[in-house]
Amino acid sequence: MPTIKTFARIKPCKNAYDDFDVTKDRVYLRTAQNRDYNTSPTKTRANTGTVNHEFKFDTVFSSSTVQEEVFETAAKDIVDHFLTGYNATIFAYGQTGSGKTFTVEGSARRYEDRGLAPRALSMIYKALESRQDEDISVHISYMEIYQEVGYDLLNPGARTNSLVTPFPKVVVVEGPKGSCIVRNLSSHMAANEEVAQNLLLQGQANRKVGETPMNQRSSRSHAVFTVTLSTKKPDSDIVVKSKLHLVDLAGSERVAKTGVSGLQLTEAKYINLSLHYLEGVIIALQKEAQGGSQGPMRSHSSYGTPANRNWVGSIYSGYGGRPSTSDGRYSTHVPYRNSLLTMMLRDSLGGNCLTVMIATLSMEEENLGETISTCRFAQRVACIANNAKKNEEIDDKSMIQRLRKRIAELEAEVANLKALQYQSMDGETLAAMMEKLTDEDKITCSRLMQQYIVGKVKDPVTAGVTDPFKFRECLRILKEMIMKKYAGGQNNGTGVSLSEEVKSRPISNTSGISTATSGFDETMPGQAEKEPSNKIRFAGLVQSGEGSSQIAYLLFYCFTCTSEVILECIPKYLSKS
Ligand SMILES: Nc1ncnc2c1ncn2[C@@H]1O[C@H](COP(=O)(O)OP(=O)(O)OP(=O)(O)O)[C@@H](O)[C@H]1O
Repeated sequence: MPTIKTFARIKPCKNAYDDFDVTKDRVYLRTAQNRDYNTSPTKTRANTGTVNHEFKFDTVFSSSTVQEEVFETAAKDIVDHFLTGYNATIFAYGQTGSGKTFTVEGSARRYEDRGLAPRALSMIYKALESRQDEDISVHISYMEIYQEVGYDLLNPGARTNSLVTPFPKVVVVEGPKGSCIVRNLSSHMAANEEVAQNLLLQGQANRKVGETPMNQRSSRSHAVFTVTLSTKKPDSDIVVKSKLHLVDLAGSERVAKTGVSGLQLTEAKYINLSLHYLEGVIIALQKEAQGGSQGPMRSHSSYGTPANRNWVGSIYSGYGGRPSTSDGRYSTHVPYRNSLLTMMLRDSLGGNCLTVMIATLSMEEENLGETISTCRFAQRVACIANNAKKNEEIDDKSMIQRLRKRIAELEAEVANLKALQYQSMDGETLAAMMEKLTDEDKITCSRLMQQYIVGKVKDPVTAGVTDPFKFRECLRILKEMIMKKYAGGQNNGTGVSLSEEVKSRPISNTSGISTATSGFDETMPGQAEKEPSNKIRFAGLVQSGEGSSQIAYLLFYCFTCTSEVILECIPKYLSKS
């Protein structure tokens, strides 16, 4: 099973710490033992030696790596998977000011500085251009978590606590099979790249930022930009759905070091608390990945060096987390519900998703504590397995439509076959079988024919007249309707009963009708030899609008020979007369 991929990105800085190295996939840091980098990096307790830290990543981006390379290496593959139906998440994690927003969103200063989100959108729409034949929809949503409350960044009114327009806050609840359901978050259809990029910019503009001692434009919230894709190939009942989250987490901040107060302090506390909960989830998932709670796992202090190792870091030490119970065992419970952020990322961490983490690192000496802790966090994340599956769903609507069509085709085929079979029966057998029609059947036929004549039912066969006896009953009803309309009832006005008259007329009397204009001269199955001329005559009669007795005669004649052509002709005739 693939694990979460981790990448490290080193932020360019003027005064970099001089005792670190990076290779293609490793970060090496040498620090003084017992030095407390977390609170006061310049204060050294009794310095008894050096600690060598080694952290492994899928790729380490040096400070000179450009945005394009970061995208190509860390994001392209995952966006490709998203385009084929896999959920994907890219999240940036690191201390405040280390370059998370720069990596995810980019900088507006230069076009080449655009970040992963706008680049991912360009790639998505470019790829979709070559899939014009598919039924495709792209939706965008953008959510912010500020002080543990969810806001819709594409619905900026949501943050104002106005009583006039009280926008509901975004809520995340647990969905089936470990998924999460987000409520009150608007989802915007983005038919083209321009719309999508504008939504991204609009959301970015609405995000909570503020100046802090560490960053002039510090994101004071976590932001989750989501692209949802739904595709369906022509003539397929399968809908493929996937979502891509691009997450710019707010940065951790050592408040004791930065000395912030007031709102900044409150914000920092919320940020640190939610990152702490995120870490709790990562620890639980890492433990799960390593085989569950089989006993206390090794734990060593952040900077302690095991006697038998030269380097610390998870590639050798395995796990550096905390025991969660008094006996030192780890709970198998994954505490997603502790915070909105962990609820939101629930299926991105250890769920049905391909996930990439980008750890942003600051190599200034005063930030070493945070840098090491970010690297350590990344090592844990790297152990988490994701269980990504292609998200395919059956589109019920399209399947029902297709099956209905097929049923109608098959029913018509059965009706034709039955008609062929009954044509060979003698009159008595047929009459006996006709009696099998129930009163309910007859009422149904009558209702159907009424609707058929006024155009409410387009095709009697697909509406249920598949049985040859019902078919004949329908013809009988139609005949009655014509006779009523034309002859004012049972009589054609001459005193002679119409049915008597037509019965006495020979079929050959209806000659002289043009076949060229009939449009109905194709041969009906089973009637090829017997009665092609009757169909032509009938169609011709409809066209020429000849007298009632002729029509009635034909109907009467057709009463014994089932034909869809006749059913097609009668409404035309009725609408003409
Ligand atoms: N790789 C980089 N190349 C050039 N400039 C960078 C790079 N990384 C970060 N910066 C610059 O450093 C500053 C801080 O970066 P950014 O705002 O992205 O940090 P952050 O981690 O998102 O911080 P916070 O958590 O406070 O929001 C910005 O001015 C940004 O343009």
